[in-house]
Amino acid sequence: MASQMEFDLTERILLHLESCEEVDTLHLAQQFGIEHQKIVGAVKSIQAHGELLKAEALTHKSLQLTEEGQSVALRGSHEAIIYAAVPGEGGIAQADLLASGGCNAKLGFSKAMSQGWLWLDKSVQPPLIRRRVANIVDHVQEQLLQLQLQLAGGEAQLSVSDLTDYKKRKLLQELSIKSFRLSKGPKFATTLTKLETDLTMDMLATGQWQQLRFKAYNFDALGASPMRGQLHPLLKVRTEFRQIFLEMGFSEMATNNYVEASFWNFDALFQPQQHPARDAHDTFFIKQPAHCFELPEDYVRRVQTVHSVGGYGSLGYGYEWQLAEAQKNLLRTHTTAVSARTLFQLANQAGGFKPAKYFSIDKVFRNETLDATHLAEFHQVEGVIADVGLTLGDLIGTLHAFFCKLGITRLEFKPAYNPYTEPSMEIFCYHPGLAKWIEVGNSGVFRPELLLPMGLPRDVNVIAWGLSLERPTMIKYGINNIRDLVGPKVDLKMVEDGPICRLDHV
Ligand SMILES: N[C@@H](Cc1ccccc1)C(=O)O
Repeated sequence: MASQMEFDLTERILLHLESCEEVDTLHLAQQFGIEHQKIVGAVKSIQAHGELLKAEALTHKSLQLTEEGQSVALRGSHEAIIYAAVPGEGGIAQADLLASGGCNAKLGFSKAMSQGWLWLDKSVQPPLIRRRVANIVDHVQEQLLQLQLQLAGGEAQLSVSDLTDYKKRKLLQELSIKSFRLSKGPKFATTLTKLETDLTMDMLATGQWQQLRFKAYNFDALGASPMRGQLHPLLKVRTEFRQIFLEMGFSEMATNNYVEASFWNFDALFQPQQHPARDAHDTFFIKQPAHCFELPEDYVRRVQTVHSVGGYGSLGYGYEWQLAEAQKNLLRTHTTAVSARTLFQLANQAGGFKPAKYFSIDKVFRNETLDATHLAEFHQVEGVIADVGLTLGDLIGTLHAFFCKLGITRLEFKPAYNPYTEPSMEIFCYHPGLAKWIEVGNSGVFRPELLLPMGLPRDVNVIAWGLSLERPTMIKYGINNIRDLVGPKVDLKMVEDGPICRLDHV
């Protein structure tokens, strides 16, 4: 139906052109009583058939009164309205006058003053505004009224200085309209033969293709977007973090076991067995298999000793450490469990300890109450450096270098507490987009109670930090509710339309 109408319109245009030399598409629109845009569309489809017509682009400039201009033409200029508000005899206080004159009162007042229509009488208290002249001629209104009539008739006469003045006062606006001047082309005809879009076997076999006319290729067509997979924002930000770590010479830790023994998640990290984080309220314990029996025996014994009676210069916690508690399987609550495993390997590898830099980015699980910013499973980004004689200064310097690569240059640190690090620092950064300081991570220097039982040399220090992956992703992508980022309510369109990279400081 629609294409039939379109076809009729193309033929109407060609028929019209047969009887005249040239025609402007705006006139055609007026004459046919059809939207100009539709005429232009029909002209384009005629052009697809070859050189039936010539179309020359034109730009028409036309003037129009703005809404304010129309109101001035109807009710008078702002200055005339103000003048009328001043009583013929006596006067009015300036504040009362301005209050009576609506939103343009101030402008009207200053114009009326500069025209010399009003004056300020300071000989009385309070000073009064009085009329200086007995009557006025509102040229602005007259001119706009006249202009309105002229525009309705087609042409307007206005001096250049009045034109710029009215445009500046936003009483007049200039519109520019694009149209086409049509004339007959070298292959002019009044009917359109339907162009073929496909070359078929039949056409070739019968030789019919030689008579047929084919539609030209449109190399500007955007084409249908192909079905394809999309990277989720979390994956893109993860790639960014991984790239930064790799640039800084870190190697990736093996994070492929979500299920860990409590031993690696807590005990190895000098976290006492009564610690509230080890409660089922905070941690998901595994029912089947409930326990892990493959723990390095000697090391387990050293951990037991340091927890219960101390050692390596520490008093320990002084409680009765239970192997059964350490054997409980759980979903790891932080990737520091992976760091513990990796550091133990580093201490006991063939050839002995060598300085190392590790990172990981993977899932962790906590028995959280779900809300707009908390999920029960999320990702942690973790960095660890083990070397001889590292200090807190090294940690601060490394964090600066790390965050600088993310585009974050202002960092502040707040003393904090972790069972496994001393000192510990929360990391805050200034976010120029949000214009505030936000907490981005946690960090510290691993305690000797953790490192020495592993078998690391006494002079080796380990600095480490951890952050969530979801938080920076939400900030980067302007997402306020974590459920819009992860889970069944995620809008796939958000994933599909998400930019490949994003400038943060806008
Ligand atoms: N494991 C800590 C982060 C951290 C890592 C390394 C050192 C200090 C802190 C957390 O879950 O928040």
